[in-house]
Amino acid sequence: MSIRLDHIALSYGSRTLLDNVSATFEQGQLTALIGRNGTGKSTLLRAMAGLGAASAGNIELCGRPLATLTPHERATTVGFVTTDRVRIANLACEDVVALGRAPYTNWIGRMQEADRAIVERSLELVGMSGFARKTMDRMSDGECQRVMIARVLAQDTPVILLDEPTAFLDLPNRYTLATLLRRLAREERKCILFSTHDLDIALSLCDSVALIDTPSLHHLPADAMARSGLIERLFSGENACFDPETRTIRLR
Ligand SMILES: Nc1ncnc2c1ncn2[C@@H]1O[C@H](COP(=O)(O)OP(=O)(O)OP(=O)(O)O)[C@@H](O)[C@H]1O
Repeated sequence: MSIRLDHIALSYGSRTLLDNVSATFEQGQLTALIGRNGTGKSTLLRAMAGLGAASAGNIELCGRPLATLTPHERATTVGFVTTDRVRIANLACEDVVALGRAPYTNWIGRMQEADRAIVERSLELVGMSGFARKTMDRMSDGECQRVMIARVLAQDTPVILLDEPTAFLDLPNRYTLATLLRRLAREERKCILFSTHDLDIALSLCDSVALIDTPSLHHLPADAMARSGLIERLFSGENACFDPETRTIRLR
């Protein structure tokens, strides 16, 4: 397995987000992490990326405790795309994506032919080849987001975590990205976990869905999650409710 959460707890001060959570995420699988606003999706992803500590329990990546990985081992094991609006004004997109190769380049950071080919392919996979020489200060939020996703693809790690990667994307690009992530998980045997508020994408394109039900986490195959009753309970409100038949939100 690629990610193992072993009785973890996450909290800020006296506020507990998750408690006693155990789950495993396998290689070759695409998992959506869902939950209401403020339930801890970003905090959990950051903890799995080694950017924040769990207040209890252990996290293992590819069979090794995350806490024992050196920075270089971590950089070659897990890639993370945050929700931050990253705009590196003076770097061309291909140079931003090339940063993903940093863990593999030699001590002066020189890119080899193979590294360049990976950068090119990563830009191509997210449909941004035409932007290779453009700088990010003249691009839309969605275009920048796709470049940051290309950077994590270039990092070529067995575990990829993405925090709301579809947030700035238009509808066709949301589905294109989720389909690309599913293909990468299956064909390149990666373990990919991303947070999203797109229930439809989570339930129709992902292998499994992890749902934060404070302070628990339910992790089920997507079909089982749709039928579990958990989504109706957590996502239905005064004006809208989840319809498990169509797997969509409808107005009351
Ligand atoms: N650095 C911090 N210090 C204290 N509290 C924080 C910090 N970061 C986040 N929180 C709080 O922790 C809770 C979980 O935040 P988090 O960003 O993980 O939620 P989320 O599920 O990703 O939310 P959203 O769907 O709105 O993006 C929120 O209530 C937030 O206010």
